[in-house]
Amino acid sequence: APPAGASGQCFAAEGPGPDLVCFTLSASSSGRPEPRCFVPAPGRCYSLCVPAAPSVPAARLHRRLQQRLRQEPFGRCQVLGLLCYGAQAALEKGFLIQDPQGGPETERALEELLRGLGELPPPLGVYEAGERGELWQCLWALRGAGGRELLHRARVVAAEEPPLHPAVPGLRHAAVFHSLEAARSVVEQCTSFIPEATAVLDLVDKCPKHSKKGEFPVIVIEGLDATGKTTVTQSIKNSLNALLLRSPPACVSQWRKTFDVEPTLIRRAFYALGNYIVASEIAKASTESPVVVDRYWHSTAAYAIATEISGKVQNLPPTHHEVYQWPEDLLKPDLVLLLTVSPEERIRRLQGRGLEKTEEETELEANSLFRQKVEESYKRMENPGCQEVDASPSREEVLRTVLYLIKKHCGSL
Ligand SMILES: Nc1ncnc2c1ncn2[C@@H]1O[C@H](COP(=O)(O)OP(=O)(O)O)[C@@H](O)[C@H]1O
Ligand SMILES: Nc1ccn([C@H]2C[C@H](O)[C@@H](COP(=O)(O)OP(=O)(O)O)O2)c(=O)n1
Repeated sequence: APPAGASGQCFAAEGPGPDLVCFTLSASSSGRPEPRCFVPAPGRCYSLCVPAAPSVPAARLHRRLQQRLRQEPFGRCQVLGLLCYGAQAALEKGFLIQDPQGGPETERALEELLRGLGELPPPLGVYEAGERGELWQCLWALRGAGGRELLHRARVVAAEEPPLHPAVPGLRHAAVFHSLEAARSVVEQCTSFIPEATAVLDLVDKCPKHSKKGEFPVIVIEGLDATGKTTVTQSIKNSLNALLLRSPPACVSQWRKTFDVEPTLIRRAFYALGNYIVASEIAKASTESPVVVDRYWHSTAAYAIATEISGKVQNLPPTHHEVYQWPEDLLKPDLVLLLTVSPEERIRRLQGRGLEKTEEETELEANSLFRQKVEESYKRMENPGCQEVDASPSREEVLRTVLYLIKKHCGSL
């Protein structure tokens, strides 16, 4: 069955055999606006897809294809993200490649790319015009000695814009982990090619399972970069004699660079495990003093959702969706405050600080849509939800507000 699907453009292919439904997703990273309607042009349009079901090999293959498609000779092509239901009715994820000039070079280069991948390359989708001007998608399996075999031919027809973004149903398995075990098993599959994965797992396994909070309050400060989390958490620490922790914790932060370049599945599993390690630190510390935490699970979930859901804010999973629920096996804080500032003030603060920006932060600036999606996801979090604090006033005033909210919520300290 076709998924509850995408906004932006989508098209469906019908043919002998099961229907094929494809959704092209906007190229959010380039900041280009979402095209409203897209029909693959015959003779100039191709697709490459891997299974969308979360698996470490498929995620890595997807990443490899993405990297190769950014290189020459594909510079002249428009490359869009693609989610589609393939011949076996299994959801697939990949790319739609449109060559504005046409000609055989792009198809040849794609074949070469696939042959260079080694065993079992994904099939090459080629769009062709039929006799009456209709559009077909042909899936070709590449064979030895330059040969290829037609696997499937399906007719492409326009489809209604579906009510839900097609990446929504898979979010809980591909990007937002709701249990230690789910995140752990992904990182475990990486030990053969990421040596640091073993070290992360060792740390996780040393932590007591199902850590319980002590009697002192635990306050989490969330927000986009440069909203003042470091400033506020430091001040809370001084004002309340609290212990300051952050997620990911210091013991794994040296491996962030390694995991940040891995596909979403692996990267988000790493951050998820970081939260479980911090949970055991919180459990211990909160028996002795108040604890303030700079970023925690809400950051992990909000950034993951905003990266996976392309296009506009309306594409986010609806409020009360399961992705916004706190994982049952993760220690819950008493209070979560979400710092928000206007986009202009945030950019002033980022520039004032002058630190090196992460790739994601550069994207944040280039793409205010992404920033809006992170913030909106934060606001939809539940159980515990995030209480919003306007962090635009002076440092002193923001601290006063924050201390007032802590006192109101957590009683005398
Ligand atoms: N209330 C405030 N008013 C003005 N500037 C602030 C305020 N809070 C923080 N800053 C400045 O903004 C920059 C980003 O703050 P920081 O605490 O590092 O944010 P984050 O930890 O959320 O990235 C820093 O240069 C900081 O000194
Ligand atoms: N608990 C956490 C903390 C950060 N992350 C991810 C989310 C974003 O991709 C980055 C943001 O972290 P970054 O270090 O840039 O943020 P700050 O500088 O602390 O504001 O890390 C996470 O997934 N889970």
